[in-house]
Amino acid sequence: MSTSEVLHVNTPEGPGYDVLVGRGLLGQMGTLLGERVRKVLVIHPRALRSTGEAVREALVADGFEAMTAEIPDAEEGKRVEVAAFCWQVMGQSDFTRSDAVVGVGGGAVTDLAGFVAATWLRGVRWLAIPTTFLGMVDASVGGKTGINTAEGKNLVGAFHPPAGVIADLGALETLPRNELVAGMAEAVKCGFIADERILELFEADIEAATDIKSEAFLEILRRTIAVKAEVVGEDLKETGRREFLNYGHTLAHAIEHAERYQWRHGAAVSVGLVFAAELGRLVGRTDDPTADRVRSVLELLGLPVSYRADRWKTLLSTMRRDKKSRGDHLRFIVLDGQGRPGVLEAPEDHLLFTAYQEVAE
Ligand SMILES: NC(=O)c1ccc[n+]([C@@H]2O[C@H](COP(=O)([O-])OP(=O)(O)OC[C@H]3O[C@@H](n4cnc5c(N)ncnc54)[C@H](O)[C@@H]3O)[C@@H](O)[C@H]2O)c1
Ligand SMILES: O=C(O)C(=O)C[C@@H](O)[C@H](O)[C@H](O)COP(=O)(O)O
Ligand SMILES: [Zn+2]
Repeated sequence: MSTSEVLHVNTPEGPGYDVLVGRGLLGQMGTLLGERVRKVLVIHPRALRSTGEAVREALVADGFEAMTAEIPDAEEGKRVEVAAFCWQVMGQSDFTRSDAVVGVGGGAVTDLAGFVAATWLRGVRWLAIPTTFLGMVDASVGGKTGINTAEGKNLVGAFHPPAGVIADLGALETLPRNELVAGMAEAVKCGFIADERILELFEADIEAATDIKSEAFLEILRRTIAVKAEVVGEDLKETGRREFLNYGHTLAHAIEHAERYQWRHGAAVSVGLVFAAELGRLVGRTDDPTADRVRSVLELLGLPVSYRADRWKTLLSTMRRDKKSRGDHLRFIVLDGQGRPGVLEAPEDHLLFTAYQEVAE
């Protein structure tokens, strides 16, 4: 990958936006924000205080009036109280519709920052500066923004695409390996729903695939962003194909909720992918080699492929609040083969229970 590579994401209105991937890209913020923006709120988690400050300083050097809002780490930051804190900072600093938000951090931060931008004055510009692998390949691209509620994951939010995404690969150098690998569950997901080459790269050399300095790693990163960008560019508001990006997420979000968000999103997605593969196999839609491969690629990465047997009833009731549900009907994404995702409508509870036995421990 060259020092700076650009992928473009289409939006239904306007020119769309660019995802910049490379190093030393903070100087691009001014161009992405545009000429009208004067004030910028940089939202970052406690754990990334110096990165947040570096972003603020780069904005000031570029002529912006920039301030920071430090928020709690990880899912603790995706709460309405945290959004209210950001709204308060913006209110007290007289942020107008021509001002902007920059979210610097993992997916939890960019989800929250995008939500703050979507709701402030009914919508201002925002930039995503993802600092995790998952943030770069998935959360920062596509304009799904949101927060959790006591009842579940991402239950409140808005579709509000960013004005640009800056994926600075240097950020990954401090990312703990378990975070990096957890994020790779989303890359595996994209491998199964769209781009088999991603799976081949994991299977060919798992060490290289998880080494941020390797060509294989960069190819996985680039291909995963490309899958996401292509899908959301065609279906921003999830009226069709975008649901396929939710493969594995129905159970995953219920596990995260049951674990009070102490499990990483990617780890929960890993179990959710295996569950959905088993469900697809059970109803005769996913062939054995594909279903077996889902489990084996995730095991290769050392990601979890099972969850507590005693939690089934709780998980089932949480899954009913999944955004793909319609009335009493649960809906799941399953694979009709490699690269062929589809929707499974209203599977009966006994089928869900039987599929769950394949991941229950
Ligand atoms: N909007 C979307 O389309 C979308 C897509 C996928 C996931 N998500 C959301 O993203 C979230 C998960 O994102 P995540 O996996 O990035 O987790 P995260 O944002 O919780 O970050 C994980 C941890 O890594 C730390 N961290 C972040 N960058 C770091 C760095 N460069 N160096 C050291 N530590 C760093 C964080 O402080 C945090 O403790 C979930 O809330 C999930 O729902 C959203
Ligand atoms: O972008 C999408 O669409 C996705 O489903 C990507 C998922 O990886 C992501 O976790 C997303 O936030 C889940 O969305 P939700 O609508 O189920 O909350
Ligand atoms: Zn996800």
